[in-house]
Amino acid sequence: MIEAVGLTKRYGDRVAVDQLSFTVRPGQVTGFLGPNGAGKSTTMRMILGLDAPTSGRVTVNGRPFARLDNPMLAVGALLDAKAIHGGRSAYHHLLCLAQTNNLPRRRVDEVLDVVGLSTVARKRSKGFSLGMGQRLGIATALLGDPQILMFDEPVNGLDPEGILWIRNLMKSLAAEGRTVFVSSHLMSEMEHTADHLLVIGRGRLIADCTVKEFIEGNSVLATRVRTPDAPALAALVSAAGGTVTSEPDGSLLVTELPMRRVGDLAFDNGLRLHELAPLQASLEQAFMELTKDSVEYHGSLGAQ
Ligand SMILES: Nc1ncnc2c1ncn2[C@@H]1O[C@H](COP(=O)(O)OP(=O)(O)OP(=O)(O)O)[C@@H](O)[C@H]1O
Repeated sequence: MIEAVGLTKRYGDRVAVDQLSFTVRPGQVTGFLGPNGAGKSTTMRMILGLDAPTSGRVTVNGRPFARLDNPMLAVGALLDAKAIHGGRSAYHHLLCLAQTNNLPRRRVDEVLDVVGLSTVARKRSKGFSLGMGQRLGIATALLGDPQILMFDEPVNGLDPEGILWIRNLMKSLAAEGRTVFVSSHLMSEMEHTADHLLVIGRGRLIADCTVKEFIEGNSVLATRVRTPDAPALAALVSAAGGTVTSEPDGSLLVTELPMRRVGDLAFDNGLRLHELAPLQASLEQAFMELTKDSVEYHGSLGAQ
């Protein structure tokens, strides 16, 4: 369990993390979402004691990270996959860590196997691809068999096979009862991976909820209707206060009127329906809507 209370970090007059309070619970994947510069990495560094909070506190299993008896057995983290000595092989990198932390040698082989690097384990990590580097970083995080795992943007730059592998790994770690905390600015990725979401923008907590609650609470709901009597239904819906738009494929999109009411109107007026379906925004759309005021740098189309 990770708990933050009023966690704040300032760099000069810049507030990178602003009064964050949250709890990351075991047995689920918690996605930590936010646009670039939102404060995700800074928060993760404070959890690991790599940065000191300006105010507030954050604890791991009830204690500040620095006061854990054997941190590597409690928390495994992948913050920067490139932070590995390139001249060493994956095997020696892991062995070195295992020996300094009193972990058995067999643990090295176990984690290499989990991440699929056994066949290249004796090669220098300098020649590793981005995906192999990420896998080695994950093996490092898993080495102490910790109950808490933190991954900062683990799928950045990975191919679809690598993304799928990390996604399944995170889910299986959570299913084993571990706490899995993963940051991303890829909303579509979190939609398939996370159970719970913490969303931040400009250092502040914007949402703390399940993925389902997040989409339902932040997406504009619409109803898609297909009927051979589209003009008649459109008129009825408009008269009842709904907004109707006609789609190129002949269907109608209805907003501002519950789906149930649309169905009732059709039934009461003897109109045949071929489809009546809820349309929900994706997590991507919901996230962009929610964080549009807290994006640090906006692109502009057509600007000179
Ligand atoms: N060492 C530092 N000195 C000054 N400002 C910093 C420092 N580290 C981070 N910041 C600033 O704090 C804010 C939060 O940065 P952080 O890297 O935590 O965001 P992030 O959500 O991880 O972003 P990204 O997705 O781009 O990695 C940014 O505005 C950043 O410029």
